Amino acid sequence: MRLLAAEGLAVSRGGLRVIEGLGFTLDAGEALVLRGPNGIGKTTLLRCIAGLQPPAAGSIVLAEDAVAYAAHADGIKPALSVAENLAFWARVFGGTGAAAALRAMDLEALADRPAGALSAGQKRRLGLARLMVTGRPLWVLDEPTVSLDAASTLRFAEVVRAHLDGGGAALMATHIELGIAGARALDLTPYRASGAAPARPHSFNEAFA
Ligand SMILES: Nc1ncnc2c1ncn2[C@@H]1O[C@H](COP(=O)(O)OP(=O)(O)OP(=O)(O)O)[C@@H](O)[C@H]1O
Repeated sequence: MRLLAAEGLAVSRGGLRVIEGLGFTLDAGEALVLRGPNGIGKTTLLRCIAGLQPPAAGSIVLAEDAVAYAAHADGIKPALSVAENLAFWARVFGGTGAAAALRAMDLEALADRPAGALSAGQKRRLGLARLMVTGRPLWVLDEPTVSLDAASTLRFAEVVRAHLDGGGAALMATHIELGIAGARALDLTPYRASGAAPARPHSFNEAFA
């Protein structure tokens, strides 16, 4: 089943076109890893797929209610406990599986801890556990393993693998090798926009995009 198709895609950031002429597809069971140097436009592309900003050109076709997005920020509620965070997100998305998510990301011992009192890596584990309770098939992940230690990185790779085996898909930007068998890589370098001409009027304010 096709979850994502991008065609003739161009994306802009801060009024400048960064990527153009990009096309790719992602089906259930597939993982696609975005590669490319700092600043090439990986985050910008993921923001477009997640619906946070429109593409500058081209089309993005998504299965309905498909995307769960994990950005650089973990998106956790600091005053809620770890378990309450997962219960909250499960209710928002109508998903289930909070206990399994706690287990999968090794958070059981921290379940009653206020999320604001977690370490950076623990917060990241909670932010990633959140994906599991969304019930969404297409995980869009921006450098998901930042702050994770080696064991947690391995755990997360297993979680992604299980998600793929269950019919999900993952689109991720990462500078490290996650070791997910069968994952395809897409280097964005050939799609770097040539002109960097302004793609928006000078008055455009990205904060309101
Ligand atoms: N908020 C912003 N306003 C204006 N320009 C931005 C903003 N954020 C990023 N940019 C610029 O947009 C371009 C693409 O940035 P983006 O974050 O998408 O790259 P990236 O490939 O994800 O980089 P990295 O590997 O460093 O995370 C870069 O040239 C960057 O300097």
